[in-house]
Amino acid sequence: MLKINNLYKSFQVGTEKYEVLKGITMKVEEGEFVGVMGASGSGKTTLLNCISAYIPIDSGEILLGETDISKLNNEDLAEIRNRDLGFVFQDFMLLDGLTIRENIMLPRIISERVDVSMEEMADSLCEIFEISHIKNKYPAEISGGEKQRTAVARALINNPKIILADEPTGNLDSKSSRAVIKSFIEAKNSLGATILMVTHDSLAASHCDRVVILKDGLVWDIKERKNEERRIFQKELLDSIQLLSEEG
Ligand SMILES: Nc1ncnc2c1ncn2[C@@H]1O[C@H](COP(=O)(O)OP(=O)(O)OP(=O)(O)O)[C@@H](O)[C@H]1O
Repeated sequence: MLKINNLYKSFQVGTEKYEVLKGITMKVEEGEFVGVMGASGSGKTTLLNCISAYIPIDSGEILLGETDISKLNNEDLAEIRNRDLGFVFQDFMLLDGLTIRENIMLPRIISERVDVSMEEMADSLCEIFEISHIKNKYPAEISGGEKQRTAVARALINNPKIILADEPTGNLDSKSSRAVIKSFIEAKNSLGATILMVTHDSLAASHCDRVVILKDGLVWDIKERKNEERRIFQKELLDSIQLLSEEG
């Protein structure tokens, strides 16, 4: 589904060049829920921005299916972003002037795929994510957790190949975080969604099938959740992060 091969990315600031991603190789299979963890500044958001094609890369490949999205022109990129990628950001990015239902339908409207199935899909996503009762409200009238569940529903309306989520629980209390993670699991189990999520939250990451741990722009470790209990996987992740910080 998504394959990243030997990805390099640097930023030029004045005369200084900062190497941020130094040869990342990783993959996300269809239907997988994959997490990315690592210390602040290790390159997690930069990695997600490269995959979203928001920033150009220095070298390497980002294969979405058969297509290397790092080699596309702007027009093709815009189409891939609309059609194949779903986004969930830390600060929700809902439009205040639209209702919850309208916000969910927005990507379909932007990609000019407005038809009856769009409304049916929006209503069914509202049901799956338990936001039917608030679908005619506006973002200012709902809670943080409800906003984020709306954002997950919006990310799914175009039936994307992959959902990219950057710290989706970052601004939420633990109850709302649990509800958001539940919505990702629901998206994976009921809709077969493929999800790549950057997170600092070991509880959120412990629900992933696999967690890629970055250090200084490189893959430092990959933890697979086999059939073990979630709590045991969370402990493994915490131990790995602890070891990473002790290494300095
Ligand atoms: N546009 C930019 N110009 C220059 N440097 C940048 C730019 N964006 C990111 N960086 C640098 O790249 C490094 C990685 O940043 P990034 O945001 O990817 O880290 P992160 O792992 O997501 O961190 P955090 O967990 O704090 O969000 C940091 O040192 C950051 O200062």
